[in-house]
Amino acid sequence: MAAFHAVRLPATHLPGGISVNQSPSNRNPKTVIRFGYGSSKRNRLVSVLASQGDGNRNENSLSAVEVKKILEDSPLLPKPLSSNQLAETVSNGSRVRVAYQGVRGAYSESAAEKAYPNCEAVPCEEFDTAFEAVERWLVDRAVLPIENSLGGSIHRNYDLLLRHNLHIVGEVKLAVRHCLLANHGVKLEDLRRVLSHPQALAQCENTLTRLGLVREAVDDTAGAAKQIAFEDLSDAAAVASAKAAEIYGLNIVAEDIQDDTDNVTRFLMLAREPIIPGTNRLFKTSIVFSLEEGPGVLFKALAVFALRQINLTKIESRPLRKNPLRASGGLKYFDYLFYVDFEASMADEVAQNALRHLEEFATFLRVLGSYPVDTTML
Ligand SMILES: O=C(O)C(=O)Cc1ccccc1
Repeated sequence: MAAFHAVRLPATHLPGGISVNQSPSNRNPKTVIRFGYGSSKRNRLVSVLASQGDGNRNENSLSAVEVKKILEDSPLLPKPLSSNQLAETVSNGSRVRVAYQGVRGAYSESAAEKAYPNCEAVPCEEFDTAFEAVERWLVDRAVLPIENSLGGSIHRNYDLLLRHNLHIVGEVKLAVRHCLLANHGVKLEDLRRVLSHPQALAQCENTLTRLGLVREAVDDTAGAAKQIAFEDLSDAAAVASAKAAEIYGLNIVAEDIQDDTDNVTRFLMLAREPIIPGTNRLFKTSIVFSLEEGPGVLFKALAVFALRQINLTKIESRPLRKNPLRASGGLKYFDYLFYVDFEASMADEVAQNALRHLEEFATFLRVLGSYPVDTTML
């Protein structure tokens, strides 16, 4: 990734995040450049109107070409990595680089910073891109939201775990506090629709229904905030973090809009190599396996843990994507993968014996990782 340098603008311009709305807003046929303060003066915006269309240029106005140049050069909002850019990024070798899906202000970015304080969080357009960035040594880790206390498991991310050969080396739990963000001057009664990640929309079901807002799912919460700001929308809001409000210069119309105050999302940290599991602290092991069809087979599989007093913290069944349907005796059966998390380290003999036992009758078994439990109290 190219080294980022501060954009030097004429003295009349102020430091801070830059967001540029290139398409004339429906309220004002001009290009609006917003300077969101990076400082504590959150949400204070200085808008510089660049003349467009009427041809008049004042001392602050910028031509469309200059606006495009600012947009292309603005390093304060690093553009998410796309898969074809992967070949161009190189690690600067100093800080842990952690790839996440989304843009600056996404909860995944906050999870990366909680797991690896002072890391270099690298935004990626797709989850697959984040995984590939790790596999191709462009970053050191990837962070992946895997489940939420309200919305349950993020199923497609379980499938991702199997599609890539990365190892789970840690977990982090993040208290997610959703805000309703809109452009300054937009009131609650002006809103008709709301944009956000499907998980965020699901976690705020009651509030959004009470407000009568039409849901529009996008790739990530911060991306929704960025879209609201860049398109200068006056009828739409985003469900995103307070951090996203600051980055994109949006107003927080409502705070803590999730249906349950205890809204926690669990993220996994992924690496090219597994960590060496220890027994010096509470560990968790995540596995995935498949079984032959038959009465009591799943009971047998779970018994290998129960008989050894190993506590399971999660079991998730997913269709076996390769051959989900199996014909047998004129009937068709769904074949399943089972994802199980249990509270033991692979350094523990009891865990090793349990997996050796499971291996005797599982048709497929893979250890996704054995890693420390995040015991932070939220
Ligand atoms: O979209 C984001 O900000 C993410 O990081 C994914 C997500 C969405 C909702 C809750 C937690 C994580």
